[in-house]
Amino acid sequence: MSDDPEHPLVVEELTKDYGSVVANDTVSFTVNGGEVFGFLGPNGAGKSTTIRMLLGLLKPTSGSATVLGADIRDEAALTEAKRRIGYLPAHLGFEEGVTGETVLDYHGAMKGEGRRDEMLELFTPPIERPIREYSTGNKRMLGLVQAFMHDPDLVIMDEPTAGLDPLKQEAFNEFIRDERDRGTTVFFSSHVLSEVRRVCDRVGILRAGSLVELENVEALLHRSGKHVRVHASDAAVAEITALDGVVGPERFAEGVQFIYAGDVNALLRELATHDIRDVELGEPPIEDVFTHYYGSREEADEGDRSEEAADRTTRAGETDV
Ligand SMILES: Nc1ncnc2c1ncn2[C@@H]1O[C@H](COP(=O)(O)OP(=O)(O)OP(=O)(O)O)[C@@H](O)[C@H]1O
Repeated sequence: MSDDPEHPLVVEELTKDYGSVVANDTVSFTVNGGEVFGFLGPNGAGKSTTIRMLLGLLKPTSGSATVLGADIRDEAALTEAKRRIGYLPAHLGFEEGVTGETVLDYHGAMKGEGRRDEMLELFTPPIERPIREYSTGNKRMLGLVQAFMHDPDLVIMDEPTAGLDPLKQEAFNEFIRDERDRGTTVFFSSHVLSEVRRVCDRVGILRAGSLVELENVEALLHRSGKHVRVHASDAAVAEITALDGVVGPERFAEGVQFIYAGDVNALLRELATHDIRDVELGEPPIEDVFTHYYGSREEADEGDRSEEAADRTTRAGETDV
């Protein structure tokens, strides 16, 4: 397939099993040109597996994908396409003994470094120091500079803000919005919906290896109900929480809070029949939106345990693209 600027990333029924674990199960989606796409899922959902297949670091069991028109199973085409791709892996395997500057020189010589100074002003790793002295955040910033400095058309990042402090996270968000304005296509994974919400045009949600949702973030939040906090008597609380659409009520000293997934008019009518001391209506906490798609917290914890196992396996060569 030739390069189609309208669809820089096309994933078709991508499947990967590691023996007993099906890490990706017929995952399909398309990222449009100039779009910022968030790939969400809890630990162990299979996000890194998809990303590593897209970069040719893992072979799919079945299915395929194209990045900038290159079939990921075609090594030569993929190598050529990677010159115009930026990649930030989750596990930054920089060589410990060299300085950040050397890392950037090496990647610059291979792929270009037209935006190196601009990137170093925004993200500020101590490039004169050896990598072994870097904090996690410093490594992440060096990785961001490296991923963008050759001015790629498509950028693929695995948990790009992990380890960044809140100020740098905000700088990242602003930077990604500017990149979209410049026409760069950005695809990144995260398990933090609030972060993705601020910058992404669309999200795909992965759960246990399958894509369970693909839509725009506002629609996702809209469908996830409202967070309601009511100050009222015990008797009123009992009646209010019996309403259809009340999910996960939690008592506090003066009332109750819950997620309301029903018709807002029905809630307002019910509230009007009681002596309410105070009421707050707002967006649901991100975690609740997620729980809706991921199921119980126990299941999410299960994912964590699988991830620990995955971490013990070798991921050599990931930064070397
Ligand atoms: N090399 C491997 N061998 C066996 N199982 C693996 C391997 N790599 C990953 N897995 C398993 O595949 C599943 C998906 O893992 P993956 O790392 O892709 O998830 P993830 O969504 O990126 O998680 P996280 O957000 O924690 O990085 C997990 O159950 C994991 O344990």
